[in-house]
Amino acid sequence: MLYQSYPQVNHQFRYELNKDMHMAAAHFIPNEQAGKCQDIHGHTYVINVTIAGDSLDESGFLVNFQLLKEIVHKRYDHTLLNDHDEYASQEDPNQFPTTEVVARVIWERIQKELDQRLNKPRCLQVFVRETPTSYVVYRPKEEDFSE
Ligand SMILES: Nc1nc2c(c(=O)[nH]1)N=C([C@H](O)[C@H](O)COP(=O)(O)OP(=O)(O)OP(=O)(O)O)CN2
Ligand SMILES: [Zn+2]
Repeated sequence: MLYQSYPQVNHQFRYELNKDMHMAAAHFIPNEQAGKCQDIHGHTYVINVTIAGDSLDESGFLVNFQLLKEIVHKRYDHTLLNDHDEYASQEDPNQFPTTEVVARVIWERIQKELDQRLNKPRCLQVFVRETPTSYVVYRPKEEDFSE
């Protein structure tokens, strides 16, 4: 059970939901500046996503909590992140599975799914904790949204 506090996002939407998730995954960073993190090692990632919007869908949901878990946990839990196409590059640092990139990719995948919905929810923040002492917060800019 996860009861952590997270940074708050300022917004004017009527509804905001947050979904906590955790997942076990391995990764390595294919760059010599990453030091010991060039070797495969694992983390229990703690993730929180913040979704907001002004209207609900036909279920009375802003978005189903279970859908968010499917997009993140189902895809990555107990996997080697570098095996996924989105993290497979050995050259492009924007595709290395760093905490920063993991947070951005989670935002991209969630927002792509939210864009299909009539009530148009927005993912405003993705928080990814990689270790007890290290975390990243990703917040999209207005131009990152398609609508
Ligand atoms: N900006 C980033 N720096 C580092 C990342 C990252 O994703 N973004 N990742 C790593 C490693 O993957 C490592 O697993 C985590 O690093 P670190 O916080 O140094 O882990 P420690 O448990 O050793 O932290 P201590 O606070 O020193 O115990 C490295 N850097
Ligand atoms: Zn790591």
